[in-house]
Amino acid sequence: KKPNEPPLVFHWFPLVGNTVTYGMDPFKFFFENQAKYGNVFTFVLLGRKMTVCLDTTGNNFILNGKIKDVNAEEIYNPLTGPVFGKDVVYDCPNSKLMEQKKFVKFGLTQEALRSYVDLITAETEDFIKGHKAFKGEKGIFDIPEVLSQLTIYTASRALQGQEVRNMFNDKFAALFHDLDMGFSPINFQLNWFPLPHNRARDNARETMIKLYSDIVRKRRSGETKKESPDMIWHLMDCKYKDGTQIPDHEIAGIMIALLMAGQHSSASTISWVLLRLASRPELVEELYAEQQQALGDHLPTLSHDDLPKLPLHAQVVKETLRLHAPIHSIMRKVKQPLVVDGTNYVVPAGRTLMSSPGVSAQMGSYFPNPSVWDPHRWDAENTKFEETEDDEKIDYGWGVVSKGTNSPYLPFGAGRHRCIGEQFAYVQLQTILVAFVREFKIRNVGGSRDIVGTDYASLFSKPLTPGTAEWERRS
Ligand code: HEM
Ligand SMILES: N#Cc1ccc(COc2ccc(/C=C/c3ccc(C(F)(F)[C@](O)(Cn4cnnn4)c4ccc(F)cc4F)nc3)cc2)cc1
Repeated sequence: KKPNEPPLVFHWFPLVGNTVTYGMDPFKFFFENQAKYGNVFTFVLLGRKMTVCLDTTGNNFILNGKIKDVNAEEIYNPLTGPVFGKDVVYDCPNSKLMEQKKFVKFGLTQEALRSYVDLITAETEDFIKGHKAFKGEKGIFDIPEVLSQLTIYTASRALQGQEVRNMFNDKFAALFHDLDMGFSPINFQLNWFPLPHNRARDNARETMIKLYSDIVRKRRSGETKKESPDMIWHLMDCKYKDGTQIPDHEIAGIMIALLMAGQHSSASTISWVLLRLASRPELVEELYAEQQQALGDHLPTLSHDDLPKLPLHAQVVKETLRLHAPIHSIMRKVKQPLVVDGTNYVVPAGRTLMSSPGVSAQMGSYFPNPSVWDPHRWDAENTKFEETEDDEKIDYGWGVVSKGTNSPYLPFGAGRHRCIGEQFAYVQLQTILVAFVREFKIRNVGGSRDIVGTDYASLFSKPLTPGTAEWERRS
């Protein structure tokens, strides 16, 4: 007798299965099936059975799963390996990834983050001064297009360093684009297929690995002097547990991984922040007032120490991530038969588990009026879901993290594979937001309170383009 399997979502065709319904709108698909089957059900994605486990129990079951039961690299490496390169992230044993995460996390020191606020502010102000979309006193701009350019300039100047930032003024942008073509969901399955976009990806990766290795060589030889603390300098000083230095190609691969992670997640999030603010122009003025109250009417140049004085700016980012998490589906491969927490369902080895923390973040039982974008819902008096000291904590070798066991709000994941870019992301997003709020009033054309739809077709969910809004320079 077949062990007790979770219910299978109805579908007409065996291979296509539920791919299109899921792919068009994963959250609509998850909520509809949660209503029909409960928090645990199986659907077919491109011929592969995916067992979804929703709500806090499901999040905890998958994200805090034991390494003997669930595996990330087997699912992700076909996609990320050809993009990031050999021996890094998912192209190595998990124990090596844990060390690589430690290196990166320990490179994001308070001193580094402090210098990043200055560098990101300078880049943003230069960008606004020079960009064709911001000529004159008022105008219209395409938020996703403009902000994805700004994101890559600010992230490369800060985290990647001056040489990488300068390369973005010419050939590097084309290389990034070719590499990015390989960063698409179709490559979960057909990553090896010699499609034109995969050949361009491979060329771009090899060229970028060489460029990063050149930067490292010139720095090791002393030809390039240390100006500001970027991640490449830090990785050059790191050693694995076995005492070996990080090889140049692995430094390159880690930096490419950070570039891809940071770009897609931050560009999507800052675009959603401005698109949501354009639909609520009164909030833009509230943010401006917060800056004046906290920093003084003359608005001195922002410093890292100012960020904690701007809670509403942080809540705008936090609430945006609740409704617009760039990663809508997290996947793991089941390594041995597993009973699903809270049920008597058994999933067999080889099955793919899918977690979507964004679902619990949009459930009315945790967040009243869940589909309303309201940063004030996080005001100090009614914050129930902070990761508090009573949360279970654990250290996988790259720092203590809360297991987020009962939290319905996990935009950065949880457990062994939890994000290590959260602090950098918040510094980058808040610093860009501060600069935009100072410079412009922002609102939707014609004052509409609408918001564009979501593009779920690529690896990271992001706003559909064009997403235009009006800007008006503050006098
Ligand atoms: C708004 C910004 C971001 C969001 C929402 C986000 C979200 C996530 C999520 C959900 C995971 C867990 C993935 C999984 O469990 O399979 C994750 C992991 C990770 N993220 Fe981020 N991320 C963001 C920014 C960044 C940035 C800026 C970096 C690098 C500087 C970064 C680097 C990483 C790394 C290295 C992991 C670990 C993957 C693993 O251990 O398997 N992320 N992120
Ligand atoms: N018809 C149709 C049809 C069908 C289906 C679909 C869509 O279906 C799906 C299904 C699953 C997914 C999964 C997203 C996913 C997972 C892992 C990663 C990652 F690994 F890459 C990342 O976590 C990314 N990251 C982390 N922090 N910031 N970024 C990362 C980790 C470490 C690292 F160093 C660098 C990294 F950048 N990225 C993304 C996306 C889409 C569309 C159309």
